[in-house]
Amino acid sequence: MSDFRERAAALDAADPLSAWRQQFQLDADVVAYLDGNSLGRLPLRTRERLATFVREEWGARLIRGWSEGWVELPVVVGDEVGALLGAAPGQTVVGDSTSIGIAKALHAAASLAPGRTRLVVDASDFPTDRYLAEEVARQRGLELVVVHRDAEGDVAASLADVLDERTAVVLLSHVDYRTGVLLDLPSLTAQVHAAGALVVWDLCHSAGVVPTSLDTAEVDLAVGCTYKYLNGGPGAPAFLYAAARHLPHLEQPLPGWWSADDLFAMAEEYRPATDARRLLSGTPNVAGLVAVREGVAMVAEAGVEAARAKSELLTGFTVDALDALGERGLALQLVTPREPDRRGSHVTVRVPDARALTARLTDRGVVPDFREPDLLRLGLAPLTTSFAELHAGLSVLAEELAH
Ligand SMILES: Cc1ncc(COP(=O)(O)O)c(C=O)c1O
Ligand SMILES: Nc1c(O)cccc1C(=O)C[C@H](N)C(=O)O
Repeated sequence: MSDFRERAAALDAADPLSAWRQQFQLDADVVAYLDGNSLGRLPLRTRERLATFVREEWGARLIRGWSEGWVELPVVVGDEVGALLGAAPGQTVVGDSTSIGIAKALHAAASLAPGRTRLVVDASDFPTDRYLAEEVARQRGLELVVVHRDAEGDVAASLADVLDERTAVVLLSHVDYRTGVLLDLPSLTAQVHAAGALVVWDLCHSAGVVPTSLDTAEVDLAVGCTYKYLNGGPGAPAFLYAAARHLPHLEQPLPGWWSADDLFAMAEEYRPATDARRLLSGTPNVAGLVAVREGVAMVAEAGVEAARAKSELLTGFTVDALDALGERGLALQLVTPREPDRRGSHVTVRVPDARALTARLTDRGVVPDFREPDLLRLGLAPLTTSFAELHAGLSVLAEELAH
């Protein structure tokens, strides 16, 4: 790995985003944090902002905080997240978890496709997506149709086999949580629309790290986490996007006072808001929104295009280093595509005894994650991962693989 050390140094020296790393809490016991695709590092400014929020807003302003900006936060932060996703203001909220957002989006999409009888889900999708798709289909009396990835990890061919006038909605993940395969969002959206159906995109593994144009691609609905590349913190509230053309008509399954047209009218009868607030349900977690706002602002300042450019270099460095280890006879098999434009920001390898290997790496301060049954996943976060850090982590991995 020594020639990779020099390459890492050169890449760090040329990295326009290198200064961002110092804006995060870095602790000496973590040699290499390769899990920013699951939980992003803590931004220093979030640590400060939360302390101020607790003392000066929650503590000092108490209930008055609601009329001093808290009420608007789900849509204000929603618009800020939306700007990173190519969504014009007024279509995105931040509030519930991604899982709740998936349920709402699937119900909403089905409500916009009356008379259609099928809900399509990807067999390899993240468990919460699959479980919720199955449950929403059951609740609405829809037939669940399962599509499968081809050898390249694409889903277009399987979709082509099932899409027809019976299809109401298709749920897809932009970046696969295991393989890292990045789907062609505009082209798959167009494919679904050609059948007259709606598409719900899960952007958990792409938000903040893969440029996305939700409006231009005419995406119907989208959801995603803010605790990964947006560094919003553990359990940070998720975003939910619905295209402006759908908002005034869609029905969602958890109508509450926060989705009513006048929150404080406390009206006898529910009348849904016609704007993005229609997607909300109940009181949002304000501290969570305050934290998300800081992480989102940092990605906005750094720029998603710049993040993507560095992400491609980080994943490329990782692929090359893993190839070099393979050539040395170490047992590993690359699962993530070699072509930069076909992958997100994590690289996954199949290794023997992946669970025990992950534990040994973690003991040595290298934090990747393990996914059943034999996958080691290396998450690369452009604002926080340096090439030197990545090199250090891969060097420990090489030692442990040779063990
Ligand atoms: C693709 C995908 N969807 C959803 C989730 C999680 O949803 P939630 O935040 O509701 O646990 C994750 C990760 O946890 C994910 O990778
Ligand atoms: N959301 C998580 C959690 O609450 C605990 C542990 C991990 C997570 C994750 O984010 C998992 C992640 N979405 C994945 O792709 O595996």
